[in-house]
Amino acid sequence: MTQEKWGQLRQRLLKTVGQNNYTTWIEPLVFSEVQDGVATFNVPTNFMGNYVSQNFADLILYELNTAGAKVQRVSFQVAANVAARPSTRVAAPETPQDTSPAPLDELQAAPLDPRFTFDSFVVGKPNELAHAAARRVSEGGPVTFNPLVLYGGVGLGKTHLMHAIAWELRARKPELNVLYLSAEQFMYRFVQALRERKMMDFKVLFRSVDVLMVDDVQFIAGKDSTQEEFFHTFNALVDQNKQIIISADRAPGEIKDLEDRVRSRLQCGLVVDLHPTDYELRLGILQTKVQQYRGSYPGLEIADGVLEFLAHRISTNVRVLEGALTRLFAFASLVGREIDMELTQDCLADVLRASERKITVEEIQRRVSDYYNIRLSDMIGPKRLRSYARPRQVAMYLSKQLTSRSLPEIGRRFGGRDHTTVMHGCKRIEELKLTDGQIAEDVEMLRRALEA
Ligand SMILES: Nc1ncnc2c1ncn2[C@@H]1O[C@H](COP(=O)(O)OP(=O)(O)OP(=O)(O)O)[C@@H](O)[C@H]1O
Repeated sequence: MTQEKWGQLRQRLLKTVGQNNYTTWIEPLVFSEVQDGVATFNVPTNFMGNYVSQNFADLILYELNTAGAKVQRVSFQVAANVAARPSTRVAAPETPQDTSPAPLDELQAAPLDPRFTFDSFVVGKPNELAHAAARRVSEGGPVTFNPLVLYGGVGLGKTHLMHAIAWELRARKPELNVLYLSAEQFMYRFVQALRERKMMDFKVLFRSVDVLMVDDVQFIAGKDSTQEEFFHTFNALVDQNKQIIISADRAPGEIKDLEDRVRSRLQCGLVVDLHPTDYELRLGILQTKVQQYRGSYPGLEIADGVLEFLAHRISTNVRVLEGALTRLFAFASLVGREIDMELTQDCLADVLRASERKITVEEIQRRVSDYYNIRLSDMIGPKRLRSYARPRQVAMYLSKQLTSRSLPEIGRRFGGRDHTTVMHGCKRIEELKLTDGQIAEDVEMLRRALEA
């Protein structure tokens, strides 16, 4: 291993880690020597030695071995203390030949649900944009938007669309390495790689996929090292123009404890929203599912009006809607009766009751104070600071919109305030919704969360 070789190798590292990481962490490394299978680098500070050791040592080790150097460990020493200080070391995998990338199968992509295809996905106004974007990336053509971020509330079809993309890509472009996994599985693999000292394999494998799909990315919020690794994986793939598809339960900007750099990366691509279902979409989904059930329950009849009734009454999410229908079919086939209104009301009494759930002022207050990160007592209390007054007005406005409480009743629940104060608060928010995009978005988000 020579200085010149190290110079060439650094160029390869630049490609893998990206310009920022390179300038901060790789460029300052000064190659010293390789002795007894240990490559030593001088670093300006201990902190830097530790950081590089934790985050890039495996990669450096891999590059060194790929370039032909027989190195089993990498060591970082603070230049002034080279002789005195013990170095930060990273062990190589047991056998140097382990450093070659394992077959992609080892990534154990999460299994795809055979029911989740484009054919079984019902398109309506609330999901048409998400569906169109998913269709586009599933063609496997040139990458035009990266990443594609699909977000929306629980049970609205994010996972279904992700699987549909993966199925379609498999059929159209079998040569592509398509990896689908949940953010939780990503974290699990990352931790496992750290534990087993296989970070190099992890990095190499994840960087070798052509299409990376990560479901429920909100899961990594607050998990710092996983986010960091995700960020690097993400950058490396985007740099190579590989497609990334992400799903989340809310817009990237609204995921708390997500690092800014991860958030801004997610926002760089196409971010599309799966809106809560409307009546027509729910009815369409029910009709499609009934077609599918006909095979398993031949001869079972459904009376007119039952599907319309369900689509009208169960507006929570598609999963609940599907569950209700499954139960209805199973029940009807057991008792050998037609699915009519009476049987539906009997069989689904609990589901129907639950979806009748009324939103309360207290619930609104709780949600709004959580959302704005203030204490419930401050929302209800007398403080007039803007940081309390505005959330209070939002909560009053939502209480007026979403409950049947009168203005005096709402006032009483907000620390005994007068009904004119509530009226003023509601008016203020109505005005602000027209002029202040942030407030309009906050109100919409909260309304959706409360109605979910
Ligand atoms: N438009 C649709 N057409 C047909 N089925 C749908 C549609 N939307 C959702 N579903 C069905 O609803 C169920 C829940 O969908 P899915 O698991 O994709 O939701 P999700 O948005 O990923 O939810 P979560 O946030 O819980 O992960 C699945 O069985 C899916 O097939």
